[in-house]
Amino acid sequence: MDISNYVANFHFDEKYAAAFENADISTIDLLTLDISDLEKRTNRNKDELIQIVQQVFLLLRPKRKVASRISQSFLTTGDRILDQKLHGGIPVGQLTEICGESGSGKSQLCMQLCLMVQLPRAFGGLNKAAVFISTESGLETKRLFELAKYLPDRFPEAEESDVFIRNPGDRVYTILCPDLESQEHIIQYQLPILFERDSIGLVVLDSVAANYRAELRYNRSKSHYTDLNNIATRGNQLGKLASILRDLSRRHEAAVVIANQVSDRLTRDYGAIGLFSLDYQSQWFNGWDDLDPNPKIPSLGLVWTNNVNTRLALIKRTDNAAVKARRTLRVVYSPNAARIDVPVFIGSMGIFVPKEEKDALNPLL
Ligand SMILES: Nc1ncnc2c1ncn2[C@@H]1O[C@H](COP(=O)(O)OP(=O)(O)OP(=O)(O)O)[C@@H](O)[C@H]1O
Repeated sequence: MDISNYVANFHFDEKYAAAFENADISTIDLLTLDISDLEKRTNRNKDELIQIVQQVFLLLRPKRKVASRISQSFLTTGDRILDQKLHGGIPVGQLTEICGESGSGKSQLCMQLCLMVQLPRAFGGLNKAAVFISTESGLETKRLFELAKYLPDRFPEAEESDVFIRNPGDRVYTILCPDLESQEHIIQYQLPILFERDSIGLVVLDSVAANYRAELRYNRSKSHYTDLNNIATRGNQLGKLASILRDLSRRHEAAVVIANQVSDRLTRDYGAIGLFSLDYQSQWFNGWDDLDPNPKIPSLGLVWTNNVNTRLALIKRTDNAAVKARRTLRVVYSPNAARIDVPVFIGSMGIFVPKEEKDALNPLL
């Protein structure tokens, strides 16, 4: 019987082990078959069988956790104020989505995190490696080296040698998956092996929607999938993807960051469609509402939204066209942090809160 696949050092009484073996009964059969079926197939006593089933059930039941005993750890973003607004940084053991339009800085932030995870814990890192899974153009190694050069500027209180990474690419595994089939294979089979072989503290998927759009005939202008039959398939695939990533992140103390694209949000006549319509209500979990200058909708819809623990949006600022590098990093929803807009800047050193904004956000620092 296959009980050793689930729990170590558990042995059935010999006569039962033989009966289960002869009747070809697996652990799953034991827990799911009707007791009279088990009785018939094994020719064993019903009461004793019930006792065995209960024993196995108790053994395999997920262990309950008490909220106060769950400790949450975070990976630094590399910016003290940003970490503070995120209530610690990027949560470990959970899925964090960064959504935003093209050029908003999603990949820049992901690359920045690939460096942060390599830093010692004293500086908010995890002293672990990163995996960068790219669905489009791959990791820009030149930019990764440039970002690494500026690490001492980010941590002025540190000794330079403590935050200096000589070869930042050495601890970043890069994987390119140009289609959905390879993406699924990599995440389901290759990623768990990498986790077993090395100490991984961050998985980046940049970006999640690209392969689903290509496979499922996405109608960009109407922001929906043309083939309705595929929606259920897509929902299953997304649920499975999120579940594998969440499981790996919990078991191996890693953060998972997923970049997601957006499409334009068209304002609707809510008087006609009603305030309980998804279109109206989704303003709060999509990240943009109708008052924003260029409202957007993150790709992949409600199923995906429900699978992500934290959603961050990078929004291009339109108030000061002269400063093209300005962005707003919005905490859309998070189990750890309140909804908030943090003004950020993208420069050679990566994404950071500029000095003048830092003073306004927290005059004590
Ligand atoms: N070396 C650099 N110095 C300063 N800013 C840079 C540098 N490299 C990139 N940027 C900024 O980052 C922006 C591009 O960001 P990024 O590639 O992360 O966008 P993205 O959101 O991932 O877009 P897409 O969805 O198209 O991949 C540029 O518009 C620029 O403002």
